[in-house]
Amino acid sequence: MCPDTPTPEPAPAATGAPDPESGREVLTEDDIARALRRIAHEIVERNKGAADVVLLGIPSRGVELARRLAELVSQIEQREVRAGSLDVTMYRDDLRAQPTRAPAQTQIPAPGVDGRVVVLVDDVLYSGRTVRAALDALADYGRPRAVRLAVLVDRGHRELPVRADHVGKNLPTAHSERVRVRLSGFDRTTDSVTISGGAR
Ligand SMILES: O=P(O)(O)OC[C@H]1O[C@H](OP(=O)(O)OP(=O)(O)O)[C@H](O)[C@@H]1O
Ligand SMILES: O=c1cc[nH]c(=O)[nH]1
Repeated sequence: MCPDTPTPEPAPAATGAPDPESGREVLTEDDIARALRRIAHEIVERNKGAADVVLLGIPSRGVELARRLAELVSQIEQREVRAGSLDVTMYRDDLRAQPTRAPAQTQIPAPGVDGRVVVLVDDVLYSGRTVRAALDALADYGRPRAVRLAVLVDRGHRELPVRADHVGKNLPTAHSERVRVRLSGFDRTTDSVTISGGAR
């Protein structure tokens, strides 16, 4: 090497390298907040208010999303709109095929679901099997006037005739990919949606 040749910089430390666990971010905290605000407005518009609306989140992260949506709808309508949770574990059609899961909590806000508009809320819609199980679970608590579905992400690949009424983001994905939703309060990190895996 000629004496004037600058010493090569050391190879950069491996910072910023994609972490295969965390995946590629497709929705930021702001995107999620905007999507939830839009869905809240859609719910109010669709129901001409929110007098009869009950939001039920499907564990796990659907519960946190339902809580946030109820807060937003309450702000828009200047009246309290309540959120609860609906566990679907024992109603799943893949109960035996999956590792054992501990049932989560079902909490139906008074005065129940009879005659009301129930908005089921989940983070990801994929095969549609969780939603099918939720419809079965809900039937044990009464007969809503209507049941609607709000999801933060619809990633496609339905296996059942299920369609969401309110979608934060339609996300075309490969079967082999995994969509992960992280929510502050639940995951103790900032809100994000990431995609990981898939064919290289
Ligand atoms: O449309 P599907 O194919 O049923 O998939 C969507 C469901 O999968 C995820 O739940 P998961 O079972 O991973 O549990 P989690 O909510 O505790 O993460 C997600 O939260 C939805 O509830
Ligand atoms: O990618 C997926 C599939 C099902 N459920 C999720 O949360 N993510």
